[in-house]
Amino acid sequence: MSSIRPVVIAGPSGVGKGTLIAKLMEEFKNIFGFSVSHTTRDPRPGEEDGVHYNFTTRDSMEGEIKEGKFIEFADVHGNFYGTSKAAVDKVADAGKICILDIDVQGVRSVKAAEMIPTPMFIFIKPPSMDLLEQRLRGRGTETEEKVQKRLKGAKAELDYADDNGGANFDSIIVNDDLERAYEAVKDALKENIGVAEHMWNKRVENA
Ligand SMILES: Nc1ncnc2c1ncn2[C@@H]1O[C@H](COP(=O)(O)OP(=O)(O)OP(=O)(O)O)[C@@H](O)[C@H]1O
Ligand SMILES: Nc1nc2c(ncn2[C@@H]2O[C@H](COP(=O)(O)O)[C@@H](O)[C@H]2O)c(=O)[nH]1
Repeated sequence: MSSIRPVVIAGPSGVGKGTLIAKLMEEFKNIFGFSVSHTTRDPRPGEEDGVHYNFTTRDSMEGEIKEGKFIEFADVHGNFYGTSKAAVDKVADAGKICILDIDVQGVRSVKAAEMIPTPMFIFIKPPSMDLLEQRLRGRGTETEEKVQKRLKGAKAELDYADDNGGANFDSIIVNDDLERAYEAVKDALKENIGVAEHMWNKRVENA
């Protein structure tokens, strides 16, 4: 099992978390592994079961929650989302750094779960609410009702990031220019990446 700190990436819907994570996974294929969450929302075009999410039903997820299979779960914009223990173990067993893309309710639960090693918490902020709305609409995945729900949720997410002068997060990064924000994410993770690269090289040498 990997002893390198998992990475929790949070931020309002549409801010660009998935885009930044995809870049990390592409550049550091052997280093990072994505924790595939469960969700009760419908798949979007192009989303694959078991890759982007484990698509499930509320009944099934509630049953698995009762069985203690989840590290955290939350009702986010009217659907259930959750991180199973199995999803995190799968990445750790592959010797990779686990990346979780979760909302701030999930962040609170992960903090309360006192995971060992303690995750690194990164919050991605939009340059402005107007630009967040533009990105959310520009993605073209949500109905008007869902856009409104997600924008309303964004305020609570941003408030949590600002609480205690930002102390809930190891790093708060504004996703203005994508390449600049990506460099800032990599900089925040440079210690984790360095340790994981060293471990990966040792494994290759010993193979
Ligand atoms: N820096 C940026 N500048 C302009 N557009 C961006 C930037 N980063 C991401 N986007 C675009 O914004 C949209 C939302 O990005 P993305 O899907 O990665 O957000 P998200 O935070 O993962 O959302 P959700 O939480 O709903 O999954 C996408 O169309 C993406 O291409
Ligand atoms: N608490 C959790 N939140 C999660 C999880 N997986 C994703 N999310 C968050 O949900 C929203 C919406 O995602 P979308 O794919 O429907 O756009 C976003 O903020 C994600 O971070 C999870 O396992 N737990």
